[in-house]
Amino acid sequence: MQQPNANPNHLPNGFSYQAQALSAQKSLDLFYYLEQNLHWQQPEITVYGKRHVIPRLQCFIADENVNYAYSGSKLIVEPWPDVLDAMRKRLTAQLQIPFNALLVNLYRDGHDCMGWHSDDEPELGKQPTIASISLGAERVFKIKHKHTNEQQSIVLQSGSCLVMNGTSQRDYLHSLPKQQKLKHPRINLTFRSIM
Ligand SMILES: O=C(O)CCC(=O)C(=O)O
Ligand SMILES: [Fe+2]
Repeated sequence: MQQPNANPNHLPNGFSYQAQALSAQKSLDLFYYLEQNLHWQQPEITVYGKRHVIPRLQCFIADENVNYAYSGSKLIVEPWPDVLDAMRKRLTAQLQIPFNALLVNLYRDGHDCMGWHSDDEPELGKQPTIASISLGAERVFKIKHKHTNEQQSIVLQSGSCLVMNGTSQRDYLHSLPKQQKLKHPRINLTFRSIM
């Protein structure tokens, strides 16, 4: 069983966590709305020369002028649903970041996951700010320093907002490990600003 070991108020540089950015009811309503209404895709990736579908579903939403190369894994680009456009505007006002794209992940249960990575594509700029909203099942989120390999984990609650900015992508990897016993789904929204 995975346990959190980090105090969410004392995360590494560039990570900040707000537990209740959205109310429990709003988070649940939004979860069901998005689960039903987004056009979910399961793109393929190549790992060691073999094609695999990714272990989760995705939807990529962006402004029309965004450079679509970013959705590299051949995701179809969708327009903003009103409810997500409203959320984008609130986050843009709060964080002073012109968010123009949103990657949505649906983890159907604890078998779905995301491996270690940094969101450090050149299109995101040098010190990107990413706002990550969680809806539905709680999941463990791991952070690992690229040089010391020191790891921390926190539990991302439904309705929470994790902001990654500054040197977080340069210095750390993050991942969402499998939690084999978990039966419930989770949706994660990562708002991004693509140059
Ligand atoms: O699901 C999460 O909390 C992480 C998502 C993530 O790291 C990403 O979309 O780049
Ligand atoms: Fe990420």
